[in-house]
Formats: sequence, C-alpha cells, structure tokens
Amino acid sequence: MEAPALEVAGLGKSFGSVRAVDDLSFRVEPGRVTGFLGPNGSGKTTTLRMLLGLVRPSDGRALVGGRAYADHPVPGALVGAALEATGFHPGRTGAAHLAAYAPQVGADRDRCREVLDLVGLTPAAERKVGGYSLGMRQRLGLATALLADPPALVLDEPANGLDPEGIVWLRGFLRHLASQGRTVLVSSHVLGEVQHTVDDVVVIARGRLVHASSLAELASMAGVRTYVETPDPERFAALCAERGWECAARGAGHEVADVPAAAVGAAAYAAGLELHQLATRGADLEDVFLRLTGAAA
Ligand SMILES: Nc1ncnc2c1ncn2[C@@H]1O[C@H](COP(=O)(O)OP(=O)(O)OP(=O)(O)O)[C@@H](O)[C@H]1O
Repeated sequence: MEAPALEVAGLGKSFGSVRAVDDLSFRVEPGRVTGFLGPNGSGKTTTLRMLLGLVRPSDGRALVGGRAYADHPVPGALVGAALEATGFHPGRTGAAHLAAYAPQVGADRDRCREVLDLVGLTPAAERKVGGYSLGMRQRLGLATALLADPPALVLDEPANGLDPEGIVWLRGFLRHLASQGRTVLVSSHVLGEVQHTVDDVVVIARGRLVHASSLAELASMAGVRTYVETPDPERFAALCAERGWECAARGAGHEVADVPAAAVGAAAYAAGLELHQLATRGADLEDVFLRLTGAAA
C-alpha cells in the first residue's frame, strides 16, 4: 500500500486575537499509529481541519503526501476522516448515512455493508442515528472514514464515548490498519486513552509543539519507579530519606522514583527490613504528559 505521510510545517492559525495554532511542525509516517495529544483547546482539531483543507492556515503549510489536501484528485479517497461524531442527520439511519456519502468517494453498496460490519454496527444499521449513543456515532464516523478504503486516516478523539470494550476494540482495529501500511493519526486529550495504541506521539500545548517522538522515547523520559510494601513503613521512609530517594505513599505501599527494584531490595535487605512486595512499575506516561503540557502552559 502506497500511503502518504502527513506533514505540517510552520503551521499557524489565528481566529481574531486567539492564536489557536502557532509555528507547528511535525510529520506523521505511514505504517504507524500516531497519537496527536494535547489538553482541551490546545489546537488539535484546528490542526486536523487544516490538514483536511477545511480551515485555511494563517501561516505555513499542511500537506498530505507532499501536497495540499485539496490538490489531490479525490482527496476523500486518500484520507478518511472522522472529525466529530455530532455531524450526522439524526433522522437518517446509519445505513442511509453511508449510502448518501458513498458516491462522493466512489464506494458501492457492498462496501457500505462491509464497513458497517467492520465497526460492529450491522445490528443498528437500520436504526435512526438520532437514537445512537455517542459510542455508536463514533463507530459510524469511523465507518464513513473507511468507505473508500483510504491509505490514510485522520480521527479526532475516536475513543471519546466508547466503553472500555469499545476502546480495546478500537485499539486492535487501528493497529491492524497501520500494520497494513496505512498512515493513522488519532487525536486525544488523554494520553492514557491511546497509550496502548500509538507508536509515535506528537504533543502540543497552546497551539505549539512541545514534544514529538516514538512512544518508547517518551516512556524513557518517565523514568523507573519501584513499588514496595512493608510492615514497617516508617523505617522504610527513613531508609529512603537516608539514601536521598524520593518516596511517596501509594495505595497500601510506597513508590520510589528513579531507583530500580534491585537497588531498593538490596538496601532493605542490608537494613534487615522485611518487604512483602517489591515490584517495578510501568512508566507513568500521564505524568510526563502533564509535565510537558503543564510546563508549556
Ligand atoms: N472557528 C473558531 N473561531 C474562533 N476560535 C476558535 C475557532 N476554532 C477554534 N477556536 C479556538 O482555537 C483554540 C484551539 O481550539 P481547538 O478546537 O483546535 O482545540 P482542541 O485541542 O481540538 O480542543 P479539544 O480537545 O477541546 O477539542 C481554542 O481556544 C478555540 O476556542
């Protein structure tokens, strides 16, 4: 599959006195799921709308496969987009919505049925969209984006409104699409929501880039944490203070920042301190995310 990279360079947008997007540059590669992350109002939707030719940039460029979206012969067949799950005609059924949109991207009736099935909406196909839950509207948005079998997908907050089962399903689905070589860009204001889905992250705050890397690289910024449970928490706290370790109460135990479990275990052993649990905790990405976006704000 020949999938286009998405690229923004020096991109900016002002709405009157509001600088929604400011000197933003990043690249989204094919064959990977990229998370586009930032707090509410940080400019994600505006950036996606500029990529899709729906908003004209004040500065810079937003490109799909090296060209502006609108300069492609059938842009809707190149980039499938799901921007907001509210733009459906409430009196139309899910099936009718797809049938109305399909001709614009050259999709036939069979493909409409196929995408309904792909997103798990077949049982609700003949129901009016006005009666759909938010999660069902998200699925319909995704089905619409997939109609042309596009090599690139741009999805704005696709996990919004999905139940936990739906989020797990979406995760597998997006990973599958990327494994076929497609370019997949998904926005979210919660890193935890896409943490298990994305390969790369682009983080913005106040319209500006604060971080772009692989997820692994972001995780390496989070540092290691060691979780400990002991019947003698006072002595453990004193031990940490003695070693200059940062230690905080967490649930039934304590967490030591930036010290590997082996070092914590060895110190406790040397001090004759009984431990009931000693475990390495995964990197707390949400912390890093908040630090990055908080620092920018
Ligand atoms: N059409 C518009 N007119 C005026 N201001 C706008 C317009 N669209 C967006 N903005 C402003 O631009 C800023 C960025 O908004 P945007 O919707 O792009 O952020 P976002 O990161 O997608 O937020 P959220 O996570 O809440 O959806 C906000 O301050 C918003 O109020």
